[in-house]
Amino acid sequence: MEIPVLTAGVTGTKPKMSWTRKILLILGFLSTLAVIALIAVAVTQNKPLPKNIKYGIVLDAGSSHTNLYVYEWPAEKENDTGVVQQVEVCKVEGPGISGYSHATEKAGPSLAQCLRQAEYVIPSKQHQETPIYLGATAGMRLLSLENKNAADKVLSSVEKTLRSAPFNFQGARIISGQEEGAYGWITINYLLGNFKQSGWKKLLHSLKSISETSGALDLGGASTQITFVPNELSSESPENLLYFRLYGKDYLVYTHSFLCYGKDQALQQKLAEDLQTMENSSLLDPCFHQGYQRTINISDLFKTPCTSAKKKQFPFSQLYVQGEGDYQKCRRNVQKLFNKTNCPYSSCSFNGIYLPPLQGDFGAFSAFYFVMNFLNLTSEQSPAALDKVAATVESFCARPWHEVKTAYHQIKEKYLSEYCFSGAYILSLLENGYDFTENNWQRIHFLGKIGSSDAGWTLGYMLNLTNMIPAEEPAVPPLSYGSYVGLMVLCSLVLASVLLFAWLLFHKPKCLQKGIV
Ligand SMILES: O=c1[nH]cnc2c1ncn2[C@@H]1O[C@H](COP(=O)(O)OP(=O)(O)O)[C@@H](O)[C@H]1O
Ligand SMILES: [Ca+2]
Repeated sequence: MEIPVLTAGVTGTKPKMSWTRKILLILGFLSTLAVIALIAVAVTQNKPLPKNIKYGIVLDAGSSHTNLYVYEWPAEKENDTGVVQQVEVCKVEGPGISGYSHATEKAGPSLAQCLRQAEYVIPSKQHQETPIYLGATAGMRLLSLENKNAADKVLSSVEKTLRSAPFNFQGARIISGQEEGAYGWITINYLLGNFKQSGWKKLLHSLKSISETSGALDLGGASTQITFVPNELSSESPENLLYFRLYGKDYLVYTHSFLCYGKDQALQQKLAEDLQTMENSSLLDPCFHQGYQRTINISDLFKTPCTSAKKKQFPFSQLYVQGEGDYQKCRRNVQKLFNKTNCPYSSCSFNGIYLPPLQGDFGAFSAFYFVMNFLNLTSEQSPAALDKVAATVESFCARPWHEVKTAYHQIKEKYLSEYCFSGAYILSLLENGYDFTENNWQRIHFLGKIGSSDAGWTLGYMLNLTNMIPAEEPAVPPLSYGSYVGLMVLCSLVLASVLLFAWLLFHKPKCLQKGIV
């Protein structure tokens, strides 16, 4: 509250304000204005600008089906880690593109509906600048081994369709098993934020000179990949080693892709093996539920390069499979797919392929996740121990088919009928193939999505092809813009108060003198 200063000796007239007080008031008023202006500038400058979003599209042409993914990221933060996220996934109707080997011209048009979906999701003015990639995996690798001409025609058909879409076509090709493993590993570590560490984590890790990444386990229909950073560097099998420099750190990564060991081709292999010792056309199969029946054309079974070596003359043309629902028998049956007899290296997985000792945590995705999720074995809070997992698969396999079919009537019969085999196959691959034990089993984390993005190779593929992962850590200013402005305002306030205080102290304006003395 203001108290008017009365000039001594003058009475009856209007009280006059001294010059010093006037100046003080003006100064006070101006500083208040300055502070308000500073705060206003800080607030408006700090308001988030309208986001400039970029988009990218990747089609994962898998052996069983094609998925189209749309990713988005803020244009200004292109080189940060964890900023790209999946905004759309579209499942292409029908088989994977390798399934069009007898009608190659239909492979491209099969993608049309998902391309329209992408046109709808991405603002039209950005269509032209949006890169679109297609990567084909093991189904096309097999087709190109079996019939190179058909594989080329399928790819041409797909390319024609993608070029006619309004996006920026960047290529349609078969990716190698190594690339598939590596990009899956990049995807999950990018999404888990393992490449760039900040604050305490960084300090801790630089002290221990480690940088933890998660291994990647991908199970498809036609191939499976294992990728991780081993503990010790070894040049025993150079074709399994990859070198990356990401965000200023070096990574030596082990990867291997087993063609024909995806779960669909593994089943074909198993049936082809079973056929070798059969006298008649009916097979009692422990990997299918009791009461389940399936008829398989023998010629279809031996079409794939995964079984062609076992082809011979059979006195029947069809195979009648009858389910037996016996997990233990099924495990013994499946185990035969992993040949552990020859290892030319210090350690192997199977079929004489080098595998260094397992190291760290693993993210297991794609069919590893679909199958384990169906069996309710993916809980992150209480990951099931290996014996519990085996017991769950065992009791699922023991359920009669009519009961399973009624309990899960909403699930596609093709998937449902094979969860028993797939569960046994996954356990066999991990335990017998890669030598996971009850001790390190719980280091496997079954992942479907990380945040909003599916775990899989497509995101890593796009990050790499658009150069979104820099080799060196981008130089980051020590303070964010907001903190910088805030600090400037605070410093100005402190400075202004100090100046004012100093001025008051040395000039001792008359109005204050009485109070001070
Ligand atoms: O919901 C599901 N339940 C069970 N299996 C699934 C489900 N969705 C996809 N799959 C299986 O996942 C696998 C995906 O393999 P993909 O088509 O990617 O082959 P690839 O990676 O070997 O080329 C296939 O075996 C497919 O049947
Ligand atoms: Ca796949």
